[in-house]
Amino acid sequence: MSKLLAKPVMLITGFLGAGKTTFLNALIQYQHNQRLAIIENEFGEEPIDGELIIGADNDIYELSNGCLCCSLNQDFYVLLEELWGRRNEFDELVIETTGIADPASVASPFLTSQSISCYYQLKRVVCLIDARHIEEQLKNTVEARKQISFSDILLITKTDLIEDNYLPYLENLLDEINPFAQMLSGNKTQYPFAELFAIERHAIVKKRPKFSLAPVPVKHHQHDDLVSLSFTFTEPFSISLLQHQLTAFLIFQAKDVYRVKGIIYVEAHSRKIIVQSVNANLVVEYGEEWQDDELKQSRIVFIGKQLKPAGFERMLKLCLIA
Ligand SMILES: Nc1nc2c(ncn2[C@@H]2O[C@H](COP(=O)(O)OP(=O)(O)OP(=O)(O)O)[C@@H](O)[C@H]2O)c(=O)[nH]1
Repeated sequence: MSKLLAKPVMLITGFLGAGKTTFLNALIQYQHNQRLAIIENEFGEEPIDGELIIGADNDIYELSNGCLCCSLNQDFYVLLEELWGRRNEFDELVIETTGIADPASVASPFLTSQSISCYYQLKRVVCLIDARHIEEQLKNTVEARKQISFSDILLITKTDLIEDNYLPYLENLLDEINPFAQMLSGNKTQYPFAELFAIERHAIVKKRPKFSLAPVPVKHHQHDDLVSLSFTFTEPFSISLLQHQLTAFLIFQAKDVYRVKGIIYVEAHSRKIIVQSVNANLVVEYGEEWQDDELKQSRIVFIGKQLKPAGFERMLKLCLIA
């Protein structure tokens, strides 16, 4: 089949909390005349990110039964097949990987499987980089380095949180890890979309040394030391207690907790409350309105190293309104 008919694919990667979902929401606004099919992959069992995407016109498919890079499972292929059947309903496929995924493994089927690459063409792999936390993430994890090494575009984001003179230093640091990638920067109020869409993978791959053109093997690794704990509660939370507990908890245990995110049911509130943390910073925001026919419940996920569920459950229960 002609490549011209293949659906373009954009892969979005970046470490936990880098700003992938925020970027995706802005992308949906920017490409309002393009119909996107979105595959959301989440590490935790509780799908949360899909609900944080604003744009009911787009089709959002959640794969939350494991990180795609270690379990490129049947579901993914079935979904790709299903989407091909509905190819007239969308213009581009966007895949948001989990914050710990190795994008090389997720990209592998598009690059190495003759049948898949006939139907889908990987146009670009974009790695979101949290300007404020990336140095620490590079020191403490292997995932962040793998994501930067494989990507075609390194988009440094959250530039509103750093000093201007830190950006050139960061660009140098990233250039040493992946000298072939194109570097862009921005933040949630302004992403460089025009420049981003002008960059295509094949132009970058041409510049790379020959050996990197070899097929990328699928690596069956596990994120052994990383754990995702999910909790669901139907009782309402006291938001002030929860905020207090999470803040204290993050101050003392932030080293091992990479990410907290939750959609919280707070008594007497018509809207969902979204709590998020990246490193030790806790952010509490209003989400969408609860619908009349929707089950009001809270879902909260903690991702980190060697986390023990009992302590988390105890802490959360202290914040419920009985
Ligand atoms: N100040 C600032 N905050 C940002 C920016 N981009 C994202 N954030 C915040 O960073 C937090 C994490 O953003 P998300 O978009 O959820 O990050 P993510 O990469 O999708 O997170 P995971 O899916 O858990 O890996 C949220 O509180 C965002 O509001 C930015 O450019 N500037």
